[in-house]
Amino acid sequence: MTARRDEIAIIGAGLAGCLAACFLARRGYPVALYERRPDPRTGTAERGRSINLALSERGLDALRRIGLAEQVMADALPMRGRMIHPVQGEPQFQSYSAGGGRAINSISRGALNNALLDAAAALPGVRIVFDHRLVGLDPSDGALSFETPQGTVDAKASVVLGADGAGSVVRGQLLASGLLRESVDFLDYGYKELTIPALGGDFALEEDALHIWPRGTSMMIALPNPDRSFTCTLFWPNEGPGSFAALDNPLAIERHFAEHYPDVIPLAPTLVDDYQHNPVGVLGTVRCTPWQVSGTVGLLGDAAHAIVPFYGQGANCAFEDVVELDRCLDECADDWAAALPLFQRRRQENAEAIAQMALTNFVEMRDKVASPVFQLRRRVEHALERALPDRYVSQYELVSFSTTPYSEVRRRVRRQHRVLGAVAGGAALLLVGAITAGLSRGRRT
Ligand SMILES: Cc1cc2nc3c(=O)[nH]c(=O)nc-3n(C[C@H](O)[C@H](O)[C@H](O)COP(=O)(O)OP(=O)(O)OC[C@H]3O[C@@H](n4cnc5c(N)ncnc54)[C@H](O)[C@@H]3O)c2cc1C
Ligand SMILES: NC(=O)C1=CN([C@@H]2O[C@H](COP(=O)(O)OP(=O)(O)OC[C@H]3O[C@@H](n4cnc5c(N)ncnc54)[C@H](OP(=O)(O)O)[C@@H]3O)[C@@H](O)[C@H]2O)C=CC1
Ligand SMILES: Nc1ccccc1C(=O)C[C@H](N)C(=O)O
Repeated sequence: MTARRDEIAIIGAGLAGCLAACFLARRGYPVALYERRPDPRTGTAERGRSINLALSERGLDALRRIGLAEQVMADALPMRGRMIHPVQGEPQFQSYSAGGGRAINSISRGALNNALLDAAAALPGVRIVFDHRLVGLDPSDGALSFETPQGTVDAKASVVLGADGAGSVVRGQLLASGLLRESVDFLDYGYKELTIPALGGDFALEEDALHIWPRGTSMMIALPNPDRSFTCTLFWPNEGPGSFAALDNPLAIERHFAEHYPDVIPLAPTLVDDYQHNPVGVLGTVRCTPWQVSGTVGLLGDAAHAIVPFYGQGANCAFEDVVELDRCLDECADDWAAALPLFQRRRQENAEAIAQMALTNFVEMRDKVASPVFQLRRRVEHALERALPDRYVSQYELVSFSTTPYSEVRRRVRRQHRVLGAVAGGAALLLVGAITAGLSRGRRT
């Protein structure tokens, strides 16, 4: 099949690209979805990506709109809170919601991507072209150039959407043409995945929690999989003491885990092998502007705003982008030259807000969760949520269990903290006043 000039070309059949294809096809557009990889549904193993994802309300809201939420949730494993593993002693559960009933959902990235590919392929007007790696883009006329196993292939499109992930070539082409500015802030941390297999056919750890081993400057987490295994992810410094670079032989690896993660050793028989063979992934925040050029080339998902994974929101945010783009097309009567700038205006501050919250959540997860002061604060927060259900809602609840825009979440949480600060300050003043009065009365009598 050859490209039609009036087609919308989406680069990248990942999570955002496939969902965007579904929404645009439902609007009646012919869509070409170009993917550098072979079709993952034919059995090619995923490599270099996280195995599972935490899907929460924003992602689910998007999937509901295309009738896919139920199917995706059928294999999801709800995680109701964090299970904190200290070096010594019993793990401790911290609920995500005040009532304890709300959960984020561990789902397989591959299964989600395949479900989205199936959904896109089933819609009239969508053609999915695998083994096509974008290598060239002329933003002035939508001319595209792909590297394929058969050699270079050229194509054209009326609108080009870059949904090609954190290392976006579409973004790179706009940058090279001087049409965009970007900053990429890499963390000094990387990530590596390990496996805790099923134990006697069952989950080796509590299945309905996101497990965290907070170790101050680094951490490990584990999310459950439908085959009753857990995928663990180490978030460690790249260099220095306790870093990936420092642990380079089986003895050092075993010693390090025995000292810092002793409860994991009996549960992870392939630990050393996983550690030695699985790659260290990079982590960072991508910021760029503009997100569109002339209403004909646009960016969405990680291509526009990759964030660090610590809130479990990157894919959720990418899905929310697609819902907003669809809304902008509605409001602009499908005038792309108006819709793409509107999309950027609406989403950019939200992407920035979640980028910052994600960085802060790393410190919370790797360090604060272990502190009694933090635990008390969470209990107070949950008590406030129960006592003032319409007035006080925690940041975690708003981010994970609502579709309140991320920037509004930050404003609201800051307001709440100011009021709480004032109330706490007032209470402290009253207390000091009462004590002082009591003391001076004491002196008089
Ligand atoms: C360790 C880790 C854990 C994470 N956990 C979570 C989580 O729990 N919850 C959550 O919401 N998010 C999570 N994320 C973030 C999430 O993975 C991303 O935000 C999400 O995948 C972004 O989707 P996307 O479609 O924009 O990009 P991607 O998923 O990266 O898809 C991009 C697609 O474009 C294709 N492509 C790339 N270049 C080209 C090219 N030149 N030509 C053609 N095709 C191309 C790629 O092959 C890919 O299919 C995590 C990320 C990491 C690193
Ligand atoms: N690159 C960037 O600018 C930034 C990246 N990041 C983060 O870093 C992570 C990695 O970035 P980047 O290197 O661009 O990521 P990629 O995921 O594109 O590539 C990582 C490695 O994995 C391989 N790979 C990726 N997907 C597959 C697949 N489905 N099947 C087989 N092999 C695969 C790639 O192979 P190949 O080389 O053949 O493509 C590459 O060797 C991202 O997940 C992102 O969160 C964060 C900020 C900025
Ligand atoms: N999916 C992830 C991947 C990597 C790091 C964290 C997550 C989380 O989901 C963290 C969760 N939201 C938490 O705050 O406990």
